Amino acid sequence: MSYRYRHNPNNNTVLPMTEDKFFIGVIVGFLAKCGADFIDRIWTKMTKSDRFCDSSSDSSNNKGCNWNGCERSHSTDSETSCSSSESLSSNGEVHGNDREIVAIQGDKKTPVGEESPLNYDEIKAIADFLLSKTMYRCQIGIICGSGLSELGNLLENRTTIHYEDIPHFPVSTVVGHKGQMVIGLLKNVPVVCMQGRFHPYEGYPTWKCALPVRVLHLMGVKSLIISNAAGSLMSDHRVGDIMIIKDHISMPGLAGRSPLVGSNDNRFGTRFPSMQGAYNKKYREYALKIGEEIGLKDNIHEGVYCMNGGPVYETPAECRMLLNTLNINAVGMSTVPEVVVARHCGMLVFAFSLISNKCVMDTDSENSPNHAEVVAACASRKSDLKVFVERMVLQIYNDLQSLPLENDKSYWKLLLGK
Ligand SMILES: O=P(O)(O)O[C@@H]1C[C@H](O)[C@@H](CO)O1
Ligand code: HPA
Repeated sequence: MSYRYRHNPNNNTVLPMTEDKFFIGVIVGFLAKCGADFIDRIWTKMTKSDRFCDSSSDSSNNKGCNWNGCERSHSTDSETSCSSSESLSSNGEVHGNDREIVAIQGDKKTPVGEESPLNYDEIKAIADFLLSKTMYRCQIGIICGSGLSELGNLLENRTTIHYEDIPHFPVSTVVGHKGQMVIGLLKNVPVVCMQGRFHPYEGYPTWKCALPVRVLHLMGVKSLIISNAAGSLMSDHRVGDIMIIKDHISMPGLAGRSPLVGSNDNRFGTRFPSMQGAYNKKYREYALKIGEEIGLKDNIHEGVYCMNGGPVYETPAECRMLLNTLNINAVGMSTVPEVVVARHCGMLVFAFSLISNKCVMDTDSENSPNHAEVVAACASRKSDLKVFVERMVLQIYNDLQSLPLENDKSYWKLLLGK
């Protein structure tokens, strides 16, 4: 008689088994596994609509909330479903964040593309989680690009939340981007400050680059200040200048990579938002005036920003095209997805570029842009930027206090200037 061996997990021993018993065991095991998979499938289907995080559950400490929510459509011959590589820690919080979309055919799961955007309830739950960490209710949000990240350290009575501790949040991977959210007082005004942003070239879809903006919106932020570092195409602009963004050209957006691609939730905004007046005119006027008042008259001007998907800096030929054909004034690798999402949900936007380098127009030039130069240029301007942003915050805050209640029609008139 031949024997197989079976592991006994109770006492960690190995027991001999006759061959026929072994095969019966294998068949029973196989059938049990099929049955479990079947029940699991049925259960998943039945509970699909419940898999969104219920923000009314105890989202303040993020317990009792299923972060594994996802919304998927079903195609005819294969099923698209949501799987999660998130891990649940012992206190019920989820760390890690990538959710893939997989096609299921039989037992085979094949990744078919990018994860889908988080839905309203999931983002609301993130906002509630963050609100539970602070007593401040901020109407002003600041996204610190390269050069502005020190600003967060100046907030008084601040709470710092690292991105990796925020469910579903991406993490910053770029030098000069700290990767934390700071909430506190800037000149006695409650502000929430993103010390570090996300860029498409880090591998994030544009909706994810702009995810923080929707979170800020659901935290109650009404006005957003956004900064970035950018290369200037203008011969009369200098490194260290501030360019107030008055309009943009989005290379990723024109190529179909808008952060709003996907199903639209009207609670955020309309399906086809206009970007007319995206960069608030009043805020731009304030900025020019404040620039003058703090002695930056010759270093501050308005211009059009172009978003390059990066991470490759533009070639001299591309720089010439951006300037001569598209009339761009400065080029960078961020900001636009944030602006688009902010405007979609009705936030007021003020954005500016710190000119960190001059774009190289000559194909045979010895010069070439590099990130070290960008970081150094930003660092050299940080004290001016601090004063500039503090003044903008005070001005914007005053304006917000004079706005009537949100449900008043004149609020929207004031907001849109119409
Ligand atoms: O996050 P921002 O736009 O300030 O960063 C700029 C653009 C690239 O990320 C990087 C290039 O040096 O700096
Ligand atoms: N090009 C694109 N992005 C940038 C640049 C640039 O010259 N400088 C800083 N970010």
